[in-house]
Amino acid sequence: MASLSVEQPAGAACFCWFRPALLEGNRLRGIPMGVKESRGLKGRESTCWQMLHGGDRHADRRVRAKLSHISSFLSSGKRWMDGKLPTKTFASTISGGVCTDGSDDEFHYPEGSTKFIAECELPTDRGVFRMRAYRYKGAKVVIREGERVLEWTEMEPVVIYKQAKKFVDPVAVRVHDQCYTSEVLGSKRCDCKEQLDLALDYINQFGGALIYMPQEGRGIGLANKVAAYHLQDGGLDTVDANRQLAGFGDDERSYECIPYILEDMGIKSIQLMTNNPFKIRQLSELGVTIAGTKPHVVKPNVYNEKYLRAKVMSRDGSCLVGVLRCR
Ligand SMILES: Nc1nc2c(ncn2[C@@H]2O[C@H](COP(=O)(O)OP(=O)(O)OP(=O)(O)O)[C@@H](O)[C@H]2O)c(=O)[nH]1
Repeated sequence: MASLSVEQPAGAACFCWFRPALLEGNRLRGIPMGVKESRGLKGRESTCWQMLHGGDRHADRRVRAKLSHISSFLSSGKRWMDGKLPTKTFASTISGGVCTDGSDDEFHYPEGSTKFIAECELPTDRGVFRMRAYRYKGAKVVIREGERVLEWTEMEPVVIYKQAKKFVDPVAVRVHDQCYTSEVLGSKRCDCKEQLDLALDYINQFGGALIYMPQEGRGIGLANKVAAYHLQDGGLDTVDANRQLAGFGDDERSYECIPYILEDMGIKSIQLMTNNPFKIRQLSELGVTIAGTKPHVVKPNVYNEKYLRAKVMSRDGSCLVGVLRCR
């Protein structure tokens, strides 16, 4: 397993997190329930404790993480970002409160939280939609100076939707990740903008919801995506370029806020617009009921064929095969 060190961004609490994908093959075990209060901890240490033990109501179902690096953080003498050492109370609270059998290497970790912020009308060229804004706070793996570290981040997903009166399950839903280069600049290197348009056209006509996730470049961020493009200019495909970039995974996106958003909107099951088996798997693992999928195929162009081919090759599902046949 890749080693993770802990870095605390200014003004945020330090804590640790693994994506479920990194946990495959590991034993998992929960913390004793009922150990809820932060036992006299203050400030960031209290926040860190609460992040480990608070969680939202989906936490039990979907979050189990191995956090042995908390113990190594504590025992390695690493410091918080301001140079201070963790207090003894923090160390003993964490190691005393989390383990079920005396070993100190397994934790049950509730992930970040999602909140509804506001809703408005959204008149567009296509028609009039409704838009709902959310704020998600959680942890994200980032690469800093060549090392994988965890940072506390905020993301503001929005939902653009249309419905007759009330949603009837299963609702057509597109979970769409931000792509600044195609959606704003008109880049032809990928198919993201066309997929966005396709989904909005469908929703405008038949009803449904598009959840727009501000996670650029499959979660690696705009600057890293440009660096990946630079490597692709030299001949690598998307996946290899991502891997070569300081060890990013093929896909660093996270959909942890989606179950909350769907529940908040009264959507119990969805018809997911995607060609992406990874997305289907991730959402199902998070507890989303996927009644079916709608292929989301757009026409390749001369610039994105290699990208689409890499997408097909890197995914294990057959629903993508059509992508390259549609020319
Ligand atoms: N790292 C990297 N990200 C890219 C590249 N091209 C597009 N992206 C990002 O990829 C994301 C779109 O993911 P894809 O895997 O292409 O498609 P998807 O939306 O997950 O899958 P579908 O649901 O089938 O459309 C967006 O966040 C884009 O910014 C690239 O060459 N490198």
